[in-house]
Amino acid sequence: MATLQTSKRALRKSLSAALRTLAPADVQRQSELVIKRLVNSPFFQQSKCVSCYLSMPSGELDTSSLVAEIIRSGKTLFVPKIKSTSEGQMDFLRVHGEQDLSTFPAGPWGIKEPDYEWQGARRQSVLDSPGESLDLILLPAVAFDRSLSRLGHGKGYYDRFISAYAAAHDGRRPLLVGLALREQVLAPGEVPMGEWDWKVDGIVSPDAIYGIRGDPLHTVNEEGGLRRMAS
Ligand SMILES: Nc1nc2c(c(=O)[nH]1)N(C=O)[C@@H](CNc1ccc(C(=O)N[C@@H](CCC(=O)O)C(=O)O)cc1)CN2
Ligand SMILES: Nc1ncnc2c1ncn2[C@@H]1O[C@H](COP(=O)(O)OP(=O)(O)OP(=O)(O)O)[C@@H](O)[C@H]1O
Repeated sequence: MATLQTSKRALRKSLSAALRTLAPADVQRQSELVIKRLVNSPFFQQSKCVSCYLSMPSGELDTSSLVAEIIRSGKTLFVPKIKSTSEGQMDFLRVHGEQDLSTFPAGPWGIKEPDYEWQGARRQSVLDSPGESLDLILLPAVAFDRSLSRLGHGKGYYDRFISAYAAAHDGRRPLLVGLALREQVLAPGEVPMGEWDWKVDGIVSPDAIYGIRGDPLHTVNEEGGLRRMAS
């Protein structure tokens, strides 16, 4: 019988191979559609403090124009920072505008990361600021399925972060929304889940928004578009 770990590994491998075949222009086109859908959504528009990842060089939706839009719209932006001191741990650090962002060096896997310092002082982190609450986390993945399960790269960074965040905030956590290329949205139940794995509240793909039950004002219609619930 396949273990959870081996079935996750097999799925990662087949998805990574499929993503490698996508033309860069296709990834760009899909990224634009996802970002358009996201920025028009009420849960995004209502958010004030947002975590968004900075894309890897390939095999992932390109978030660069989204990050610029978050900054331009005056929302507070946090981005992932891998903790080198403790295995599997990640924090989110504050980004202070476009100019600040443009100075980030590329860290592991070619992902840009801020330094711990900004203008000679310690940069604000989400986990060190219990008073700071995130409204929304935009998550990357290797794949999602339409029952809102998520498969990452196998290090458990997001799962650990969300558990740590909830523990520090009386069990409350931000809305979790995955961003996906079409090829990364699988049929319900296709992503195997373990006891540590958090489901997302919603997934935005180029074609639809799935889920979003964390927002009581909105539900998802058959095409996956958001509509306002009758009050
Ligand atoms: N853009 C982006 N930023 C992110 C993530 C992400 O998935 N995407 N992360 C999400 O957690 C964290 C970084 N985690 C990562 C962990 C492993 C690999 C990676 O490529 N690892 C393997 C290949 C594994 C595989 O996918 O088969 C390697 O080491 O070669 C990439 C990112 C935080 N920042
Ligand atoms: N909250 C947690 N506490 C302790 N260990 C955890 C936690 N979450 C995940 N892990 C461990 O991290 C490892 C990787 O988990 P998993 O394979 O689910 O990663 P993933 O969700 O695919 O990746 P990622 O979250 O980095 O994108 C597993 O060994 C898992 O047991």
